[in-house]
Amino acid sequence: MTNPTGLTQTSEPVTVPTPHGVFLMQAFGFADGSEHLALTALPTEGQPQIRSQANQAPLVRIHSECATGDIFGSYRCDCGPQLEQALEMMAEQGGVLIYMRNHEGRGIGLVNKLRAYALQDAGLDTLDANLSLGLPADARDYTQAVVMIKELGIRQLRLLTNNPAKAEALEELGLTITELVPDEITPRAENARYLATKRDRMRHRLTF
Ligand SMILES: Nc1nc2c(ncn2[C@@H]2O[C@H](COP(=O)(O)OP(=O)(O)OP(=O)(O)O)[C@@H](O)[C@H]2O)c(=O)[nH]1
Ligand SMILES: [Zn+2]
Repeated sequence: MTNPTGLTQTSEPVTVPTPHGVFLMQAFGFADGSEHLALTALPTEGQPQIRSQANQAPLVRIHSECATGDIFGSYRCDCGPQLEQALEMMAEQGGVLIYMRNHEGRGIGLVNKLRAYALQDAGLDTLDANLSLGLPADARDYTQAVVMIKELGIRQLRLLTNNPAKAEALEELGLTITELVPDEITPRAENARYLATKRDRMRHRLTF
């Protein structure tokens, strides 16, 4: 019988040292072929540190893959520095980072994201570029992320995000969000318009 969550494979957690600290990394495979990662902060004592304090819900970030920003350090968006900041915070205070590899381009994929970039170069903002391609503003599905979070034994969490819609999506899937913790970075000239659109048209809590 197929697993109703769609989860088909889970790796052993393995230790991965990074510039931001040591993490326990675990891969999850789903029936649709997608594979994602969970990184749990591992402090020097060697025990996975999901919770920062006994009575506090754990800090969790769901980071949507952004090959341009996460891998190549593109300045068009804030994903790369957000990822680094999240890992640094988790190395310091504990937490779990879920890395969603089928969320590229807010779920529209890499080809469509680069098409949307071309439209942005022609004057559209990030939201209208998606819409003018006939695609949703945000096509991400958080079901698999929630399966992974629940597999890690987490039901209540503090969500590291600037996007309240992400918290709403997770609550609809049965998680309790006790707090939104900002993952804000300092804007640069190259991403200022993009970030302003997220603030002004997509409800992101950005304070610049
Ligand atoms: N379609 C599209 N996707 C983009 C664009 N810029 C970045 N992305 C993607 O957006 C995703 C991240 O979503 P964001 O809207 O930046 O932020 P968020 O995940 O909703 O919120 P945070 O938790 O605060 O990061 C990544 O998958 C990026 O690849 C763009 O101009 N168009
Ligand atoms: Zn990005």
